[in-house]
Amino acid sequence: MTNAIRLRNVNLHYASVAFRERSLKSLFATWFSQSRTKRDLTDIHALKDITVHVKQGERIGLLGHNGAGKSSFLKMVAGLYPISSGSRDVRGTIRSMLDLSLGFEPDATGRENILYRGLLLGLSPRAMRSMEAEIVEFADLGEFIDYPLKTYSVGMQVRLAFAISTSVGGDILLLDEVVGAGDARFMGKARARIMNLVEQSEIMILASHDLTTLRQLCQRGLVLADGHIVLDAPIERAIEFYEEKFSK
Ligand SMILES: Nc1ncnc2c1ncn2[C@@H]1O[C@H](COP(=O)(O)OP(=O)(O)OP(=O)(O)O)[C@@H](O)[C@H]1O
Repeated sequence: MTNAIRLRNVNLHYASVAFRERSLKSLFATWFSQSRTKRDLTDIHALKDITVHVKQGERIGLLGHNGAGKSSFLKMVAGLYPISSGSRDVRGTIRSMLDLSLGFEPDATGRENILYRGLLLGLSPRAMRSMEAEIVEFADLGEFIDYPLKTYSVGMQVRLAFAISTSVGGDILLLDEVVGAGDARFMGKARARIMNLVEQSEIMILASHDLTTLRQLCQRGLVLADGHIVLDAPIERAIEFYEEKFSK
């Protein structure tokens, strides 16, 4: 089976019921307030009429200003959010690094979390146990690996999450600008490990504001603005367009 992503007229909404304030206090405040000035929150239309075909071997960069829809695009491809209309056909196993804090159990130790997260990634307990030593070594957390997750700093959590998520490759690699927390030494190691995954993957989509990295890793660029794809072109052209239109 050839790996591919085929999206046709895809729309994605974030339902307001999911993010609206629903506490009793806020309900009462609304009922009793004299001036009903607070706006009613509506659904957010994050992706609009997206049509894209990605073939095996392609390396795609997503460009766009804050809130343009890059992360939503990746989450939609990963199947994390149901689309509201259109069709989404993804062939190949997906490995994504989108929200590294997802799937951690705060009361369990780092070592136990390696197993839990591996299961979330669809791997067997046996496979995870065989990779445990390498993950522990890469995360380099010392004795903290046997402490509960809730005792970790944000940077330590990112290191562990990153070590686990990058321990296994997939056909389709989805990357968001996630590797922000970590000291310089860890960032160096992390970059090398990501490059290894990129090489192994058949399709890669990277959302980034770092134009140098996009230039190095991608051949094709999609420019997003307000949930639309406004340009689909070779990466150099996409960067040029983005700089002209959005960087001023
Ligand atoms: N979980 C969510 N619930 C509700 N709205 C969301 C959610 N995630 C994103 N949005 C909204 O969807 C739109 C697109 O956001 P998205 O995170 O995809 O943009 P982005 O291009 O990745 O931005 P950035 O460069 O800042 O990461 C924005 O209007 C944002 O407020």
